Amino acid sequence: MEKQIPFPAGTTAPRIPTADQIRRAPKVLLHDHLDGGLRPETIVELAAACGYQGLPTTDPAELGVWFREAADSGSLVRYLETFAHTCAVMQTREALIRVAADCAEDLAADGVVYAEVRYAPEQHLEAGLSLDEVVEAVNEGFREGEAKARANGYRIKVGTLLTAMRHAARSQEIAELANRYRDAGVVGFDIAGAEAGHPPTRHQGAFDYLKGENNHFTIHAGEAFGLPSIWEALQCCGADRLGHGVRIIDDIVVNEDGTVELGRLAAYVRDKRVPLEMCPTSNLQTAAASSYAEHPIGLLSRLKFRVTVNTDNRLMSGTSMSQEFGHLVEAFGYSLDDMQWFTVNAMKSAFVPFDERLAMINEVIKPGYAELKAEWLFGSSA
Ligand SMILES: O=c1[nH]cnc2c1ncn2[C@H]1C[C@H](O)[C@@H](CO)O1
Ligand SMILES: [Zn+2]
Repeated sequence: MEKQIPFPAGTTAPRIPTADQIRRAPKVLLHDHLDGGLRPETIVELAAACGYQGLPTTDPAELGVWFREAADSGSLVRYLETFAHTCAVMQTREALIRVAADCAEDLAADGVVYAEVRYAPEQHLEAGLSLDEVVEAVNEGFREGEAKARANGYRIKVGTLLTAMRHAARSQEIAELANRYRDAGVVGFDIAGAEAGHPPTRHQGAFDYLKGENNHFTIHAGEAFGLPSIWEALQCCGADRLGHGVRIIDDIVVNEDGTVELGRLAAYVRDKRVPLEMCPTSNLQTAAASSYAEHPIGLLSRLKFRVTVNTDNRLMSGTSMSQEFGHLVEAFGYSLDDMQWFTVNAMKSAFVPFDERLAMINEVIKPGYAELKAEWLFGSSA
């Protein structure tokens, strides 16, 4: 019988990456919260060290499950309540160093080669640290974690984003802090917290200040609240990127015949190549999306928006970069080429200087994917 050749000679079917390939593929993470990514066992140890009695359980496995379930409420406000426990154990220099070092090691072991990890320094002052001391401890932890990862055969570079909480009133101070440390581990600024009722324009002074300093910032927008929040973040505040931005889908109409119409704001976001920091699992937990298969990331990617894949909070979502990609591969049949596209999108959108982004794309990301894509040639000897 004649051999079936499903694709034209010289081409191959797009291969579905295995879980192991997904983990080994170089990945870039732009949206990950330091206080949302602790290892459960680290929380238990730090709570014992600082005398924090408020944990729902001191069994690490149970604690991991508790965070995931508590964050599964379908409400961003309830989701955010779980951070009281992680912030409670991140109040000393030693604790911050430990959490940041663990973070770099965990991301590196998961194949992340470049990450921008964010946290709100104002949430780590309860035991008397100053804002500067918080930043210095976190930076020290990341350098330690990068070195440990290197010793274990992984390569990762981590920059931080300093977050101001949108319901609070310290954004100017935090923006100045980000500017002070911009050549010392901090690559930008962010605002986070409950979105509804706290428009980003409340922090206009901080954004204007950062613009004046030619600094970079992203804004959580279009997650729990829709298009007006995205519009304000871009057109009033001047955000360089959007944290989540999933609700941009509200400005896109898919007709019955499959044609697509973009509203003015969606067209602007696509035309200007505004990076969207999408976090699929987090969006399912806060009801910003209803399933992986229906997550707007599928349509937005097809329409070639500047989409990136992120974790948001690895602890609360029980996830990792590899798991986020695993879900998308399963839902949309993405190949290694698709993964490379998301990864290059992310690296292009990072806040480190252009020459570093280019080197990371050309010297690390593209060769990494080329290597993985060639593995099938060598069969089990690869
Ligand atoms: O997805 C989010 N939306 C808004 N705020 C968030 C999200 N994930 C974490 N945060 C908040 C809670 C953290 O304590 C804070 C700083 O990392 O940022
Ligand atoms: Zn976030």
